[in-house]
Amino acid sequence: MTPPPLGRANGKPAGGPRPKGTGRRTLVAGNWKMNLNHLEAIALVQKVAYDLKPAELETVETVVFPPFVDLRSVQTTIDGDKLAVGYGAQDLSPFDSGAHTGDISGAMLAKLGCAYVIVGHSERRTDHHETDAVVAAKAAAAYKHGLTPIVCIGEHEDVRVAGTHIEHCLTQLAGSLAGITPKQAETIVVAYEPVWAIGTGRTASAQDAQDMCAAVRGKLAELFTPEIAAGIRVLYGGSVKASNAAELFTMPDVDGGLVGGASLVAEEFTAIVRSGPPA
Ligand SMILES: O=C(CO)COP(=O)(O)O
Repeated sequence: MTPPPLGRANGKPAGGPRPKGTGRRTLVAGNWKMNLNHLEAIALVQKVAYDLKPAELETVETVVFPPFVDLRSVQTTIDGDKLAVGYGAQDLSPFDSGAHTGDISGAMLAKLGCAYVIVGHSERRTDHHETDAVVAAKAAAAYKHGLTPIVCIGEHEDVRVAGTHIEHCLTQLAGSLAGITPKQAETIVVAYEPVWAIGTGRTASAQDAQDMCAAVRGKLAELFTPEIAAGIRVLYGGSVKASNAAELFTMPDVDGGLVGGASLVAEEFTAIVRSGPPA
C-alpha cells in the first residue's frame, strides 16, 4: 500500500512521522524479559510514561511486559498516576487453575488488568520446549480470559540461510493459531522475531522484515479473511533500536515492534515509540 504523500496529509502539518494509511495503529511493545525488580519496574514505567507526550501515546500504542512479580506494582503505578501506557504479561498457562506449580493463569493476569500476553516467544519455545500446539492452547487461554495474545514466530539462522524462512514461519503461524476463531483473530497481534536477530544487534533489513510481515498477512488472509488480515497488526522484533525503528515501522506491513534490550532504557524506548508513524 502506498503511504499518503508528505505534507499536510490527514490535515496535519508536515514533519514528524509519516502516516501509513493502513488504519492500523502502531504498537510498540517492550518485552522486559527476566529483568528489573518491582522497584526498578515502577521507576522505568513512570519515566517512559512521563517522557512521552499525550499526543505521542495517542499515535503509538505503548505497552510494557514486565516479569510476573512486577505486574502488581506496574498496575498500581499506571492506575494511580493515570498513565497512558499499557501493560501485559510475558506468558500464561494454557490451564485455568489448579496443580500447575510455578504457572500463572489468564484469569490471574486479567484480574491484574493486563490487556495483552505474549505467547510463543522463541525463548520459551527453546527454554521450555513449547510447541506450536502449546502456543495455540495458550493463545486460546488468553482469549478465554479476555486477554489479547501477541503470538510470536521466527526462524533460526540455519533456516534463513537455507532460504526456507517464509515457509517455516507461515507453518509456525498456522500451527500457533490453530483453533483461533475469525472473531478472535480480529484483535490478535503477530510478532515476527527472527531468532538470529534477538539480542544480537543484528537487525533484519527493513525490506526483509517487510517481506515476512507481508507474507504473514497473506497467510492470515488465507486462515481467516482478507478483511480480517488487513486489520491485524504484525510487529517486527529483533534488535530494534532508536536508530533503526523508523525505517522498520514505515514499511507498509510492519505495524510496530516487539522490543527487548532497548525497552529497558527509558530514553531509547521512548525514542522508538516516537519513531512510530500514525496509522
Ligand atoms: O526478543 C525480543 C523481544 O521479544 C527482541 O529482543 P532484542 O530487542 O533484545 O533483540
